[in-house]
Amino acid sequence: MNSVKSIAESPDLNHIPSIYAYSVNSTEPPASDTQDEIPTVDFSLLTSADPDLRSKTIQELDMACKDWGFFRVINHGVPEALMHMVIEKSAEFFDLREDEKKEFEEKGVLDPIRYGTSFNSKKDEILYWRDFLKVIIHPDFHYPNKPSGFREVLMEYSKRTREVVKGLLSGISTSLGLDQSYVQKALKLESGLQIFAANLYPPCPQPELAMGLPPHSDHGLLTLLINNGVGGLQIKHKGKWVNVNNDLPNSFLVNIADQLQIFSNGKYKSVEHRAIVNNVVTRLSVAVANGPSLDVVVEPAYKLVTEERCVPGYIPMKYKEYLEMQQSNKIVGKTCLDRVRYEK
Ligand SMILES: O=C(O)CCC(=O)C(=O)O
Ligand SMILES: [Fe+2]
Repeated sequence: MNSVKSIAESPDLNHIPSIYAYSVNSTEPPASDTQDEIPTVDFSLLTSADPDLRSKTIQELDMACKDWGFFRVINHGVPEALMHMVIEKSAEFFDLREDEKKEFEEKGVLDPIRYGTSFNSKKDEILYWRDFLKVIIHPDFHYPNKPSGFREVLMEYSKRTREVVKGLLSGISTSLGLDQSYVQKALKLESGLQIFAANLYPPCPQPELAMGLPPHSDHGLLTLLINNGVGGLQIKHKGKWVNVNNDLPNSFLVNIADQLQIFSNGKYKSVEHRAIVNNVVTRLSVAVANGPSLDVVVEPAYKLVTEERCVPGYIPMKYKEYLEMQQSNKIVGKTCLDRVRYEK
């Protein structure tokens, strides 16, 4: 494999290899800066002893999930130093020599440790300007044995982020009108799949011609994102691409993913997002994808479709099958979700 990092570091690189040339849909207006603010959820208030404050926060969470599908989470309890270490250790991983990283090169989509490039390099017709490391960190914990200290950081980050996800999903359970632990039980979160993904976007000599990550939605329930302070993420909001600013340090950017759209019967929608590149600095992001247990058949929550007397909009499918379908196909936006949607 040819990493983007090694291409970007080649001397006198002043244009990208043609396989990286991405054609943007020319009918689409360019991304704009958001007029409205991405909503912020104060995690500590979700468990406040004051019932009014708690229900107000759950209402805010509900609005954030409905209107945006993307929100920032503050006061989440994950130490800032740990978040910095995660970025630092991920950068150290990409800084290993190519022959050291080769040991982790991807083989199959459910390989516990996968170092790779682009999005799905076996299917992509053009390549994307990013290298990645994906590690399954729950229910079984895996870790690359390099760089030193990565194991401890990953293990602690897995534990701490799962606490945040558990709290958010209890809130979401309530905001959907279900018992607080409904989502957790129905989707067997105790053995839920958690994937750590570090994305590296080296400086690109022709950033307007390349793309870091194509428009996609994530496959799980909730994704927790952090980065090294360099912007580049864009999300689709009300049909338009908007830039996400990095103006709230020590927060997580959380997004709704496909399995939550299915489970909520479309009440909460997974959101398309993409990553653009720049010609100045390396951008590094870390996404932690949190999903149901791999063996759970995911479908619209029974209680939602019966009590609200609505028709289920999605075909039941085992999460493992959904994941394999998503990871082994060429992705265009949210086409995987369309495959489990009942014809309307
Ligand atoms: O780089 C980013 O900010 C987004 C990463 C992402 O969307 C992903 O890993 O699924
Ligand atoms: Fe994503």
